[in-house]
Amino acid sequence: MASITLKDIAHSYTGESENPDDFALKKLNLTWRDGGAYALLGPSGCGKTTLLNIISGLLTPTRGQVLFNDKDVTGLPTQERNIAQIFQFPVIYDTMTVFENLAFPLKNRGRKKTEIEPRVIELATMLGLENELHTKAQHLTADAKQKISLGRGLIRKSVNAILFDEPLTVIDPQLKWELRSQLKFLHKQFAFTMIYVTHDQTEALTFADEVIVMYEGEIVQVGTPEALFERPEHTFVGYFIGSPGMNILPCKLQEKNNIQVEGQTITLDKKYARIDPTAKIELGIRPEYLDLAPPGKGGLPARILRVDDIGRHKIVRVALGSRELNVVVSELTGMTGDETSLLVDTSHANLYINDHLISGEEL
Ligand SMILES: Nc1ncnc2c1ncn2[C@@H]1O[C@H](COP(=O)(O)OP(=O)(O)OP(=O)(O)O)[C@@H](O)[C@H]1O
Repeated sequence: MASITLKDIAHSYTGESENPDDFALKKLNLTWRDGGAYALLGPSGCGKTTLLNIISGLLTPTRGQVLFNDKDVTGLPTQERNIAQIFQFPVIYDTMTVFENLAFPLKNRGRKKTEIEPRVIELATMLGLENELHTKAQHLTADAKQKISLGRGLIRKSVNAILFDEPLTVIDPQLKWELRSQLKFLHKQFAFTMIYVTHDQTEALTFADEVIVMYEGEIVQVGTPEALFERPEHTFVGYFIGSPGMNILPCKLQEKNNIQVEGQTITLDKKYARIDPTAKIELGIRPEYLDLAPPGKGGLPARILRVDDIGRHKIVRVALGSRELNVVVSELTGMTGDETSLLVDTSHANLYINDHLISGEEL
């Protein structure tokens, strides 16, 4: 296992350029701890696969260095980086049995039968493939084939890191949950350095100790699932994490801890230094930290546009002046008519300047 450091990494598919827009990856600096479980999360086209390919050696970055345990591997080909990769679709030998497929990476490196056999059985058992060991892969379902792929990636204990590129895409939704838990368990057992690429926030948040959120070729936040939820450092993170995402409302900072949203004043729990008046200022508040009360019971006058009952709670779409936002309310919250009062839990309000979180001073 190894720690992985990205030092001033940038990549343009058209080669060196003066134009920042040519870069699929902007300047990245990051260290992935030895034995850590990370998820790389972001929308399609944000640069996740490009970054993974730079780590694995399939791509040489236009700028910067990749270090494995302080050793510069930027110029090394994939075969010399000693990493395992698992892709979206199964990469296995159809004519081989499950046992032969799992054993292949070890056999290929000249490992003894006495070492191979117990390891294959151990891993097959963890993945629930123990009863299929002597079945040819071609007779198995797509799910089972992808399990073999995962097993092949996990079989060698000595790899520097295991890279997963959307590995559960072909897996049946029911099984996804089970496999994610198995991967987490395997990580705890073997302490591999794991990097898991996905655009699915549930997958990222359940798998990883730390999530790296990417947006337009940049890392916008590295944090625990809790930090991404409570303190999104960029409006994109607020919007992307959570279902529905964070409400982002343009506002004006009036004085210290008072802001004005759609002509109404909200008093925040923190005070903020003077802000450049030309800057874009926004309030970020999660739907879970808003509530509704009957009109006239304090709060901000708002209008109910729609109510979606999704079982354990309701998602209410309300209009605050010309802005629309989501509010998550309990199943028991009664609503009569269109008029309502919007209650803001200001202890969970975040303020953003030009999309970046600013920290206020406790009052
Ligand atoms: N081989 C290539 N040549 C030119 N441009 C590329 C190439 N591969 C990717 N790109 C561009 O680089 C940017 C980042 O792509 P990348 O595939 O890394 O994103 P991603 O986050 O992995 O997206 P997805 O989830 O859709 O795979 C995109 O604008 C993409 O069009």
